[in-house]
Amino acid sequence: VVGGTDSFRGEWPWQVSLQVKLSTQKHFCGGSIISNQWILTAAHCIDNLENPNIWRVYAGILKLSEINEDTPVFKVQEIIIHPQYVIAETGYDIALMKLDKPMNFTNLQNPICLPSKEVTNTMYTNCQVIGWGYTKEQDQVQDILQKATIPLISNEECQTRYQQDRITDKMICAGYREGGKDACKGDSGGPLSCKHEEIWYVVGITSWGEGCARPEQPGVYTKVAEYADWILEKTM
Ligand SMILES: COC(=O)Nc1ccc(-c2nc(CNC(=O)CCc3cc(Cl)ccc3N3C=NNN3)[nH]c2Cl)cc1
Repeated sequence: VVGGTDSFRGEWPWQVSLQVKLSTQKHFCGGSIISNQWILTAAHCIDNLENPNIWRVYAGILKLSEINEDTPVFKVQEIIIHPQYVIAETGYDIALMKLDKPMNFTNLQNPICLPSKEVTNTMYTNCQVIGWGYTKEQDQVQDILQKATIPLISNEECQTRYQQDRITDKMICAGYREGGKDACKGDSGGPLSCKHEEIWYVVGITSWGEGCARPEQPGVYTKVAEYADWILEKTM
């Protein structure tokens, strides 16, 4: 996250670090707890990494340095990628991971609500992008989970910023015209969390953008409300 600040422990209990264990293990993407056995993330996180056995899910952590051999970890039983996904820029950048066992909810790990299709985006006035990603385009993943408040922008404005791409109704954009705050490398798959009437909703999944926090280059997120039926169909 560019232009963000440190989160405090338990502030974002639905945020998870999705890690891949090959010869070494490292943070790959963010994700959101949406039930005791399902994680919501971006399909591009799984590109060429469809084998569930290489994934490790860490919940209830604030610092990546907390992770060691003794840290509780979840394995992944199943990965479901949206059938129409090709690349992030053309949409359907959404995937589900089923944990090998249901997690116990605690103050440090519990789910975020799925948005209803009814509540339109204009009602969200407090949206935060969250993640352990870079704080500038040439950087490294951060130890402490970062957060930044980012305003939603209309798809019409977003389309004017991305003439080479089609900003669809299943995408939602957020950013400042002057830039300065945005998601960045390592944040993808994580939630754009918006608070509405005291309840947090996963309104977006961090997906793509042209660079990080550049002026007039907003972040583009998967619009979760458009996939509510698909999520329920796959997870119920
Ligand atoms: C030691 O462990 C490690 O180093 N781990 C580690 C893990 C992952 C990555 C990594 N992840 C990605 C996937 N894309 C994103 O995360 C954000 C995309 C994005 C979304 C929005 Cl909304 C706005 C802007 C951008 N945007 C554009 N340009 N840059 N960002 N790329 C790379 Cl590289 C790098 C290192």
